[in-house]
Amino acid sequence: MKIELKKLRYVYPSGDEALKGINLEIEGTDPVAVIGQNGAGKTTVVKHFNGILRPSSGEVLINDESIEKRSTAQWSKEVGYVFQNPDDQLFLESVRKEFEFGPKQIGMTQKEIDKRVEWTADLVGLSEKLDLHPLDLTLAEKKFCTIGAVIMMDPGVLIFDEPTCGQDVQGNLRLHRIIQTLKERGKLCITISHDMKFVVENFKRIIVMCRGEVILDGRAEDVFAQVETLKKSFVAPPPITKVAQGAGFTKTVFTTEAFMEALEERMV
Ligand SMILES: Nc1ncnc2c1ncn2[C@@H]1O[C@H](COP(=O)(O)OP(=O)(O)OP(=O)(O)O)[C@@H](O)[C@H]1O
Repeated sequence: MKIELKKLRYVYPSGDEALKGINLEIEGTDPVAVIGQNGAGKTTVVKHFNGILRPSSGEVLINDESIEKRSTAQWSKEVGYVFQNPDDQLFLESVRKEFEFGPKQIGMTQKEIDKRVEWTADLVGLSEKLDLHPLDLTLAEKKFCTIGAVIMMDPGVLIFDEPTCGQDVQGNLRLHRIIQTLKERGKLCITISHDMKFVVENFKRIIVMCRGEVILDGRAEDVFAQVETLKKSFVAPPPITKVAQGAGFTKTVFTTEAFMEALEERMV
């Protein structure tokens, strides 16, 4: 699937100009991260990918079709958005009902729904909690419930808004597995995150936003090498990258192994 933004501008009813003319193209299945300081416009931009927000000016195209041509409910079959705050998304009495709601709306058969519930619950780690009320889940489990509800719809694009918030190491590992599994199944995952370690471990392409604009867009190695530009957006690279940069390494490293290799190269 292809998402294209052309001179996208968005002004909230309050008068805040959150997006200032963004041009962007995202295609393929390589997971993409969107990063940047609080208020940079990350959530506002991704909410345009399935029409939750509509441009004040400019264009959003999904597979070359204008976003304006369909309702958000219709686009949700193609592009699923997982809300930053699970309480904005969850409204039913059980995890199972949350999983079944969207597919029922789009006419999926009960047989297909049952098969997908089993697979999805296993992927997001909620197989034993399907009959619990979402209010009885921990914050991390609620996040996985919202992710599962969107996976159930089987969209081509999945957008995760801050999925790492409230997760421990195990939660981040599960998110890693979810993103990899979805990629293997031909899906495109676009993820907003403030956790730079998670970002470099999971995403090849990184889009950096600052005050309503995209200021960097490229491979993780290239983006994190732009130290001065990153400072403008208050994005700090992962600690190991910072140490290597502080030591004057020319190569951008993200892992202990890469750090040791760069160190050895320097000592030769
Ligand atoms: N509902 C709203 N009404 C008015 N202004 C808003 C609204 N939502 C966001 N904004 C403003 O739009 C700008 C971009 O906000 P947005 O939530 O998209 O940023 P963000 O990068 O996702 O931030 P965060 O990392 O804190 O979630 C900010 O200045 C914010 O205050």
